[in-house]
Amino acid sequence: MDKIIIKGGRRLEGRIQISGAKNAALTLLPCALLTDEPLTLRNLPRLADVDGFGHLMNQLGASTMIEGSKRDEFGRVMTLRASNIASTVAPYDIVRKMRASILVLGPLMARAGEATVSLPGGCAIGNRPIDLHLKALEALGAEIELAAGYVKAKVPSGGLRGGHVRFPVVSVGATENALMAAVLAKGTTVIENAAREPEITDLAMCLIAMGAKISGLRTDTLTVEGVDRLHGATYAVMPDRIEAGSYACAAAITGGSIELVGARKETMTAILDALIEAGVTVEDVKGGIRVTAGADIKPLTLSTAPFPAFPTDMQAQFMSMLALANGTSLLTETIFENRYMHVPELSRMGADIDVRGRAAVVRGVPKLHGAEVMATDLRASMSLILAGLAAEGETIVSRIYHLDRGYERLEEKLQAVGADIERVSAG
Ligand SMILES: CC(=O)N[C@H]1[C@@H](OP(=O)(O)OP(=O)(O)OC[C@H]2O[C@@H](n3ccc(=O)[nH]c3=O)[C@H](O)[C@@H]2O)O[C@H](CO)[C@@H](O)[C@@H]1O
Ligand SMILES: C=C(OP(=O)(O)O)C(=O)O
Repeated sequence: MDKIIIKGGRRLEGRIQISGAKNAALTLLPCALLTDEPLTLRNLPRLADVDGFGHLMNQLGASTMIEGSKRDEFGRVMTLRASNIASTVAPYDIVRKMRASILVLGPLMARAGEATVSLPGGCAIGNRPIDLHLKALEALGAEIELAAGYVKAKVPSGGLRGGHVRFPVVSVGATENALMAAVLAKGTTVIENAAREPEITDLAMCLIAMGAKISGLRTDTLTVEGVDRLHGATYAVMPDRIEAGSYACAAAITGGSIELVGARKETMTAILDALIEAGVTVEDVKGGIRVTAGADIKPLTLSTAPFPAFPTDMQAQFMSMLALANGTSLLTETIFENRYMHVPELSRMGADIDVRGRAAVVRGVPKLHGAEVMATDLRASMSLILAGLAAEGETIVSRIYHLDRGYERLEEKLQAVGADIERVSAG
């Protein structure tokens, strides 16, 4: 298994191109199931999850064609075409590796009238149930049963019909499934307490480009007028706000200055506000944002919550940065019950962190030191990379397949701004 070796202590300076957003790509890909015409997605990141989703789309009968982009170019172009739906089954083997596979449920039901999708189960960060996805689809008329670890969903003759969905808890995935199902339902659907993450807006804009009628974008109430059919479209995936935020932390933690090329400020307000409060300078530059570390890192009190608040997907990276702050920070994780798996690993590098339930007290230390550490999930892995970049000596991060799910060409991007980082094959 591959490992990443970092020799820490270098100040990072330069430009990093921000890739297309993983979490937008994973909800835009299944949109291709909603039409028999081609859907072309531009700016798709080269990630294991995107490849995995493409494979799932192939199993369901969609063709996927990647335009001949050069290895050194960012942003692949993929044209997907589901002329027919060959299968309505998303098997355990695929869903288990990539939870976002659950996002084929809504589109399959809308287009094919049925779907059998493996229950994703929990993962390292928490239980991650899908009850809200199922309730939303039931509100549109779906009949759902759970059997042998699978969701078996059927649409009554006459198809899905518009309905009223009110989520008791904000869920990104359930909002996405509800939206993708509602666009082809008969009549009007109102989705209340919808997630407002920028990736939801990206999904809605792609569906609109395909002929869907959706209003209320960027608000917590989405109204969908069902249409009889959708058509093909070309759509560019939004830049990855979590990747951009992660590299902003890399600048802050190494005392450096990085231009995040292509980053969209309006999708990252809470992240940038927190960085500014920590003493980082954030400037608008043409086509992106420049972040420059302050003289020291100031401690923060931060709580994760749905957009527009501070994202859970940035909690681990901020924790590494705050481990070196000039004082004590308090982080509260309100979204996932088990998202502190990086804490014992950071502690092995000299961080002083106490977890009490959903809260973590991070007492800043003057230095971290290199160690052998193990990645446990995607953002936890990035927090270890960040700690390694700042630490004295050598850090070896193993189980880095998690990183390949969400960070395109991580070593290359960090090397370009002066990091001493390499991937080694451990046989
Ligand atoms: C591929 C993708 O876009 N993943 C993102 C998505 O995950 P995902 O869509 O899985 O996360 P959700 O927004 O659904 O989860 C939010 C909360 O709702 C709960 N919940 C969710 C669904 C459900 O049916 N029942 C239920 O109780 C979850 O356990 C969690 O506590 O949003 C998360 C929250 O911003 C991010 O961390 C993930 O990176
Ligand atoms: C938790 C994440 O992703 P996923 O929902 O795909 O597991 C993430 O992107 O941090």
